[in-house]
Amino acid sequence: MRWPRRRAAVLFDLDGTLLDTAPDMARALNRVLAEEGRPPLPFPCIRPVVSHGGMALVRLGFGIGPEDPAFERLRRRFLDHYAAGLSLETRLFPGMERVLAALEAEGIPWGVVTNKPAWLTEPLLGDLGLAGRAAVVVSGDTLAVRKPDPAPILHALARVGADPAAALYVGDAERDVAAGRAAGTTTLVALFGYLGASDRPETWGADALVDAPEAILPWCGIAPARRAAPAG
Ligand SMILES: O=C(O)COP(=O)(O)O
Ligand SMILES: [Mg+2]
Repeated sequence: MRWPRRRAAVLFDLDGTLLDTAPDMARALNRVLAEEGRPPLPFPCIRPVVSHGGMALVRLGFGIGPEDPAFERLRRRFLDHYAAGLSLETRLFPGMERVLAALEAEGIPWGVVTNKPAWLTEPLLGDLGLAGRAAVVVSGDTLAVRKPDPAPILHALARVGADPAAALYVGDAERDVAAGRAAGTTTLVALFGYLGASDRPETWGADALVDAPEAILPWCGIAPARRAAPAG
């Protein structure tokens, strides 16, 4: 098999790709529901919405949108609860630590491009010991536009001096693939992320769908044989 050439940089979406944030996001939503005297939603109902952000979760929980006068108050309550327990259960997806370590061993810079706002992204990466490891972090409010706009990915790549054509973007939502394609990166869909039953990722135009973090490495130009080689 011919391995793709070594990547100049690898960027990850955060929720549902690098980190399994759904348990902490779901708990925050269920706390707001409880405060409002409503029953909790089951986790499998919340998980597929997590990559769509806090507004989508409040819409799911209460069946209302931003035009409703109560929406902003409920969204603030959700964010307060989420910020109070950002990393109680959130972890790297199993296998992702091995991917990051392999990229670091190869000297390939990796980073994060998320729609989550920086006031949540930064402490979360700090709690998990990732803030000092990521070469670049672009949050949903770093620029005036967010994914699916390609600008956050292009901004991240400019920061690490990488050519988009030599870079990889991995995400779990259609907007991630759209942003990566528009930026000119190779794009992968993380099937272990927060896809919904009606999502058809094979129609999103990604270069490949990966069902586990380890399947990302061949797309980085890191062959399994080299990964398996003993250190030293
Ligand atoms: O919090 C959001 O809006 C979604 O975050 P993501 O882009 O890392 O999936
Ligand atoms: Mg996501």
